[in-house]
Amino acid sequence: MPFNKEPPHQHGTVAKSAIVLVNLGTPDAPTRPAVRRYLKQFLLDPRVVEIPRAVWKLILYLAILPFRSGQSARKYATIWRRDGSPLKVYTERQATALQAMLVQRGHHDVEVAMAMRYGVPALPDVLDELKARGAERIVVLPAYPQYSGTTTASIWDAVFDHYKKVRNIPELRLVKHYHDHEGYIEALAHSVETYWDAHGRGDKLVMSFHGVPKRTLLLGDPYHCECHRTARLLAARLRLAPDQYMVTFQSRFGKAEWLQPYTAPTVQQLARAGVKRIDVMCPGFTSDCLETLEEINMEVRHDFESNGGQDYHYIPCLNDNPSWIVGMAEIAEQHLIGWPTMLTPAQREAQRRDAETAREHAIKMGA
Ligand SMILES: C=CC1=C(C)c2cc3[nH]c(cc4nc(cc5[nH]c(cc1n2)c(C)c5CCC(=O)O)C(CCC(=O)O)=C4C)c(C)c3C=C
Ligand SMILES: [Fe+2]
Ligand SMILES: [Fe+2]
Repeated sequence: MPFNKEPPHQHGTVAKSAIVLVNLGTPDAPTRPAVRRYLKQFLLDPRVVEIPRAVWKLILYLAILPFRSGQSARKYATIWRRDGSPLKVYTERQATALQAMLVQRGHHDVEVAMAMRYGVPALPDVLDELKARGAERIVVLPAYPQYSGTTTASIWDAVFDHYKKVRNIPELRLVKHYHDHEGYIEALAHSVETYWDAHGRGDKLVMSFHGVPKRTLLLGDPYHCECHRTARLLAARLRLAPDQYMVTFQSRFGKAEWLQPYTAPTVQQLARAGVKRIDVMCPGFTSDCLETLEEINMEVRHDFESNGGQDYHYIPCLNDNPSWIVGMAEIAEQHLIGWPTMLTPAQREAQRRDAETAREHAIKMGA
């Protein structure tokens, strides 16, 4: 396989560090063609659906894309913002705020970018742009606190696939998870406490995570355990007794069994059992998106209310909450360790001048 041609090697270049915050991706518009394009790329990823390719392609092209594209487009239309898809808007804001927070913490010399696994800005393009701007060290930070083969590993596949074609590969650090990181748990706790201060608190806190097929758990995917660990740590931090919270899994896709208990039937049962008020949060989603704003805040709310529940509260995701930006900076710092990120602009300028002198010298010497 041919490898891409690199620009001529320059002596004395100054290497920069970068962080790329990678989220799942989202359609470009809440329309049928845009959602179809997005679903096709997403659902063709073998990490996401582990069915033999030929069989799956038949099902996808004949049964899923023709129906789901329109259905999902209608759902996206209910949450779409003037500035675009919530997932993208919040991920962009997080990247901008993380950049500013890192500078505030003394890391003047690290660039933060945002990318999507599916759709745009496409991860390979962002990796290329960072490299073109001199990034020789890159931290890949998935927007998923809990590791899953279906999400985190898929980002890694995209990184590895991209660099398979590249001759001069930057130094890489891939963040696997931060489901139990203090900065993440603290940000979650802060968002719940802030919500409770403003709206009072419910009889139960439901922590709803995105589901995955149960088969992946049986095959050794740690996702289920990491969700439960997050929930235990958050409950401990909020001083919740075991009967004051529960863990559920949402967004089931297809007919196979997924991780249980499922969110919607659980909430219906709670309403039927006479629980009057529940607070629902989605700790596994760092940004609000279709699955939280439409499924949890609209569909599941309706399930609760139509089964006799009185008071349904959805606690928003971390989004660009200042405490989460601090948490992200702490996570990023752990993975930047040892890399020179604290150069001030003046120091970087001095380095650049040194590099120029080295380059001129190398040219004189015929190197
Ligand atoms: C088909 C199987 C799916 C698996 C496995 C899966 C895992 C998974 N997904 C997220 C996070 C998100 N998923 C989102 C949307 C979404 N997810 C699936 C399917 C699977 N997800 C579909 C088909 C869709 C598209 C919407 C729809 O048609 O229902 C989103 C929201 C994207 C947005 O644009 O707002 C997120 C975020 C995780 C964390 C995960 C496994 C742990
Ligand atoms: Fe999903
Ligand atoms: Fe488990």
